[in-house]
Amino acid sequence: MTATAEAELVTANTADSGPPAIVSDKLFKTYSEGIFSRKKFQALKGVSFQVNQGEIFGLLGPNGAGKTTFIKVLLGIIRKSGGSASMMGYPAGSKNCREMVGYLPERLRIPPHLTAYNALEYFGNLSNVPTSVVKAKRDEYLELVGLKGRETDLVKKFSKGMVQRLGLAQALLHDPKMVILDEPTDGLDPRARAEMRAIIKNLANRGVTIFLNSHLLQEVEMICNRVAILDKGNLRYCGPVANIGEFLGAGSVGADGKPVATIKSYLFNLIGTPQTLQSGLEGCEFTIVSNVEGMAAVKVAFQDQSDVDRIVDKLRSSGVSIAGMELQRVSLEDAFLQLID
Ligand SMILES: Nc1ncnc2c1ncn2[C@@H]1O[C@H](COP(=O)(O)OP(=O)(O)OP(=O)(O)O)[C@@H](O)[C@H]1O
Repeated sequence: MTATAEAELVTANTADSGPPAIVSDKLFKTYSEGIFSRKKFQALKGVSFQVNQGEIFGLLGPNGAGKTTFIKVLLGIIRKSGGSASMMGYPAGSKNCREMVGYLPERLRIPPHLTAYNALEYFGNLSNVPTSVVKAKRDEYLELVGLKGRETDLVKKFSKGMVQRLGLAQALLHDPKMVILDEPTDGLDPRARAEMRAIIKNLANRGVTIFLNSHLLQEVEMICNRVAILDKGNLRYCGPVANIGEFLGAGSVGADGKPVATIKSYLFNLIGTPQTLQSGLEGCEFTIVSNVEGMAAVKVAFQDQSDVDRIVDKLRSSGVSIAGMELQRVSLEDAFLQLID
């Protein structure tokens, strides 16, 4: 874990909102495979971070990073190999803990011949929620997920987005304090994704902690307060989305000891001929965004202020006019690509 990620664990606020929603402390998971389980694979390598109640928290990582493994350990579907994990103050996987948490798995299959009402009863029964409770809660949650008026329609008539929202309603039947959503917007069109985002925000406004596992970085950037980035079982970052640029700029060292490069950039609006521009930008790491009739928009990477001064001097001495320059915020996607191997 990086120094910043560690600091995050210590400083996370837990004082006024009860126990943290999730605490993962040096969590390890080793899978055993092959004859006599001799082949070992470490999917989680001492992952430590904390999620506070009331947050919309995103878990990110490339394929094989260990995200699903992490969620399975939390839910008690598989056993950890070391360290500890808890949710809402209870050991991960315990009965108390499961009662506090709702789960929407990736691509939940809902029998198509059921109505929305029947589907909620079906899933309620599977997770020991009494039918009387399902009946008392179903209208409230169908309304929350935008399915009011579709209660007795067959699931086979639902769009993918509606099925996903019904899946979310089933995760809420027992009034959980936190929901774990595994790729909730995967495969949905932009409109359905926006609807799902609005529902998630609404749920968070009602005080439900949201733990979101998603590949869609822009989605995560739009709704999450904080994120954790996993890569090959290591935590590479934990903190606010907005601070990730600062983190990268601080000359941070990744979990493997490798320095994490700075990726700050300025967007320059430059006036010049192809020759002056070429000479002015020589030696810089840059991307031409547009170049129309002598006016070029160019994104130029820099490490520190002395770099910026040097770039400006070089442009000016090459005869290029600087019509404007704007500091670019590091997108979560840029940061993500820098942080993973
Ligand atoms: N039952 C298992 N036995 C052995 N190895 C496993 C098992 N389950 C997962 N793994 C391995 O553990 C690593 C982490 O897998 P995991 O499914 O947790 O990653 P992920 O971040 O959820 O990936 P994705 O985004 O592709 O779903 C992968 O290399 C995977 O092959």
